[in-house]
Amino acid sequence: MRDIRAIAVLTSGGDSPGMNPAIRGIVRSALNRGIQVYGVQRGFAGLIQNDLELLTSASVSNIVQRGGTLLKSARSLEFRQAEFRQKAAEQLAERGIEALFVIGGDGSLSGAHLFEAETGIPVIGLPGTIDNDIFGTDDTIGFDTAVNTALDAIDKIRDTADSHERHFLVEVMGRNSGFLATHVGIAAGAEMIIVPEHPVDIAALSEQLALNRNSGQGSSGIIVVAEGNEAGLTYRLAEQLKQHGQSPHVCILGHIQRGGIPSGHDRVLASCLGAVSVEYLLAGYSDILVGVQQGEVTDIPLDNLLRYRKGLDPELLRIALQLHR
Ligand SMILES: Nc1ncnc2c1ncn2[C@@H]1O[C@H](COP(=O)(O)OP(=O)(O)OP(=O)(O)O)[C@@H](O)[C@H]1O
Ligand SMILES: O=P(O)(O)OC[C@H]1O[C@](O)(CO)[C@@H](O)[C@@H]1O
Ligand SMILES: [Mg+2]
Repeated sequence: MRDIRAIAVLTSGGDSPGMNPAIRGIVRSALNRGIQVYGVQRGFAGLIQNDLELLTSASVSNIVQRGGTLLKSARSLEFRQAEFRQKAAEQLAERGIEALFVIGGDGSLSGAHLFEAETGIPVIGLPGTIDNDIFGTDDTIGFDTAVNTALDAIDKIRDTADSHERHFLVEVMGRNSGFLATHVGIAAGAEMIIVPEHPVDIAALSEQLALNRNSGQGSSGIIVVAEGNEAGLTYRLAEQLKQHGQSPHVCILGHIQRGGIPSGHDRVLASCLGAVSVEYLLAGYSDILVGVQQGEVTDIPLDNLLRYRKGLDPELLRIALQLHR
């Protein structure tokens, strides 16, 4: 067993519902073992600015049900530079902090890996992102809530789409991966799902919409579009469809997908990963992501994130395609 007296925890990248129960899981699991816990404000930015404070059990009371993150989150350009990572490490050492817990997405966890590689300070990562795009874990904290938030909105859009016999392009988040779009699309019964992993054939899409209108299945429809890496992609798609005689409406769900009360699933996931991640550290592990594979909590080397990209499940896409009509 490793002897650890103090750790620090931060949240980084886009916030995700469930980051709070994850913080709580780490804090309570560590305090119960006599380990001090420092909370870092605003992710890596606060780490560089030395903006840390000791957390108590009471600091994490009444947060298990709250969206967002108690510790605030940020994207830090400075942390991409080795000199600032070194500065952050020296500040941690001055406080006697012996390990860093990072709750964030693929970018944050890549940064965490570099931090340990360069400074020798042990790092444990937890998957906190609505995107579910982290290689090595089937699930991420916040994904389930985001899927349900998007569904809540789409179910409402469908009412008006149906009343006015319209097609809607509904843009969901997910950066350049289509996990959120695929899950939302299947659960919303979308007529089509457009993901960055597969190029869109505008002519075929337009034909499909026309077919929908004439098939007697109803003249409305929902097409779920993953935002991709380009701003305004969905509006451009709508313009292209107009040139093919279609007139879809666009609805961008945006940041409502990142907010809100974490689902029961995300609270359990976050609490378990938070608690167990401390046990991994004490057992001698570091430079790992504590994630989930086939329903089991497991550890994955963080350097995998730099080498591999998580792919969409082709089986899920195949099923989604079958259910379009
Ligand atoms: N290659 C890297 N080297 C060092 N730091 C990095 C690297 N990639 C990302 N980071 C740090 O992590 C922060 C968050 O990364 P990013 O913006 O990719 O979000 P994320 O953690 O993937 O979360 P999400 O995609 O859910 O919003 C960056 O602002 C930067 O400080
Ligand atoms: O709020 P920001 O910083 O614009 O980030 C938006 C991005 O963050 C994510 O929501 C993930 O947190 C992506 O899906 C999205 O592209
Ligand atoms: Mg990311």
